[in-house]
Amino acid sequence: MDQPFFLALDFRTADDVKAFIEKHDLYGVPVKVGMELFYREGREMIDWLKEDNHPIFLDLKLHDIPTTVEKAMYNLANLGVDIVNVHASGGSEMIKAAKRGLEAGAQGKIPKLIAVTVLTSMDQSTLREELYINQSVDDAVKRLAVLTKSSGADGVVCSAHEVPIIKQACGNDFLTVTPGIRLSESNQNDQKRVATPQLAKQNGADYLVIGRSITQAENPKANYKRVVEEWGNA
Ligand SMILES: O=C(O)c1cc(=O)[nH]c(=O)n1[C@@H]1O[C@H](COP(=O)(O)O)[C@@H](O)[C@H]1O
Repeated sequence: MDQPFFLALDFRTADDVKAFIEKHDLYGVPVKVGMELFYREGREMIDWLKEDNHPIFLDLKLHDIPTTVEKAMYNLANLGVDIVNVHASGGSEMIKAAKRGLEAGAQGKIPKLIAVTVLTSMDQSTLREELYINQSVDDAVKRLAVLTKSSGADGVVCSAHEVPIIKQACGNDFLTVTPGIRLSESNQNDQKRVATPQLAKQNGADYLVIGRSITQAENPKANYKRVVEEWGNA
């Protein structure tokens, strides 16, 4: 993969995506396809992105009983994407079932499996006041990362801030994929635990996920280049 950034294609339709990629000449860049796009465009969208050589993180964040997740992953495994995810809070049996489904369903390369720890749109008060979790965000993320690793997955989704404690607890080879990335002047939107590409790199993140700082920018290509530069210079 040329650049370790997944561009979040949070667009409504395949036509919107095609127009954006074409207009800003972003052919072949690694992309993340999420629920909005996949629920509408499904497999055809993935096939089209693969034909154009985009590495793909399919972000559907599965969270259900183990059997359902195993069977869903079986069906996703043959799409030929590079990474898929679940919510770590689904527990070890669910994560193991996801992995079994992927291994059984893949034709060729098995997609990497990562688990979302604590969404980057949450902060300490969300955990304490809404979810009644009395741990710090760092401790909750670390606990879920250790659970994910012991359940056999390849890595986690976390904010850039927690990467050092995850690497310390789970080892350097355990992947950290970090959304909530913002260029310094970008709007934070609904994200709470944000970081610049530079900080993510300094903290040891393996991959960034970045959407609106590029897709909603006045000049998306210029911002994409800035992310590349910040990462390269960090
Ligand atoms: O799994 C994800 O990709 C994810 C996990 C998380 O904790 N936070 C998070 O923002 N994401 C996704 O990452 C992308 C972030 O987009 P922007 O906030 O526009 O950069 C969105 O598509 C989210 O669905």
